[in-house]
Amino acid sequence: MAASDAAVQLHGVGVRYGSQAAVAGVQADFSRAALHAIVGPNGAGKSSLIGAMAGLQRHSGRIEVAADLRPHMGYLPQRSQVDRSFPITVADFAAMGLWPRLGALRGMSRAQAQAVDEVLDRLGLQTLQRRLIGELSTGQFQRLLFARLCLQDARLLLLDEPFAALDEDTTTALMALLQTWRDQGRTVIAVLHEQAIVRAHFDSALLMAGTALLQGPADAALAPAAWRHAERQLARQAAALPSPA
Ligand SMILES: Nc1ncnc2c1ncn2[C@@H]1O[C@H](COP(=O)(O)OP(=O)(O)OP(=O)(O)O)[C@@H](O)[C@H]1O
Repeated sequence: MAASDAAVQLHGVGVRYGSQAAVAGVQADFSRAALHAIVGPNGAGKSSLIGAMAGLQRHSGRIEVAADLRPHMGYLPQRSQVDRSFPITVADFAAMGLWPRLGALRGMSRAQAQAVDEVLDRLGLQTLQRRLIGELSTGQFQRLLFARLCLQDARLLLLDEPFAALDEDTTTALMALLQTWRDQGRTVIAVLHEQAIVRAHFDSALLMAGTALLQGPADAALAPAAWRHAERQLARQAAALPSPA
């Protein structure tokens, strides 16, 4: 892939936790204006890798993000990593997506307040604007995380398990949003466990098992033989680890 077509290129990327290598030697290319999935069995290093791409995880090797996209990256953490006890309303939480574009000491402009309204409306949260985030259901909170991302207006979106434990309606609504982002020329890289969704909607998938085993069409990365290979590879890596004292 020509460098100008790539949103992100990974060159020998590794992540360690203490003496344990969670990810090693990952080579991958993610093209622009496409939906890319990162898939693999539990413990394959998917979250570690996307955390490194988001700049939140120390890593070795090189992560090359296209210069024009670098200032416009958005990251959706796993829901379990977000503290929901903080006393902030739905509208204020969503508006946090605007922070990079709010002037110092200035509040939201009328247009920005309207943008918050519109996004909450689009994601079915309009009537919950004044609620505290701790009062939302799992699906409502995930919609809110997406509302914040929409307002951030990111051009490269890194999502860690965006559909985990969601009801079908919410998954369908959020998947439609991802497709809109792609149509707008945005690039999405998402860690996903939902194989049917990856097959139906994603342009490519990267199969992980401690390293990148295969990157290509979703059907290839999710083929039973490829998946079994990934599981065997992970089992071998686990067997090679020193047993705890
Ligand atoms: N903070 C941490 N400290 C120590 N080890 C960790 C930490 N986070 C992850 N690991 C280990 O790194 C390996 C990869 O974990 P990671 O969460 O990246 O995998 P994953 O593919 O996202 O897994 P899952 O699908 O189960 O969420 C696992 O062996 C895990 O136990």
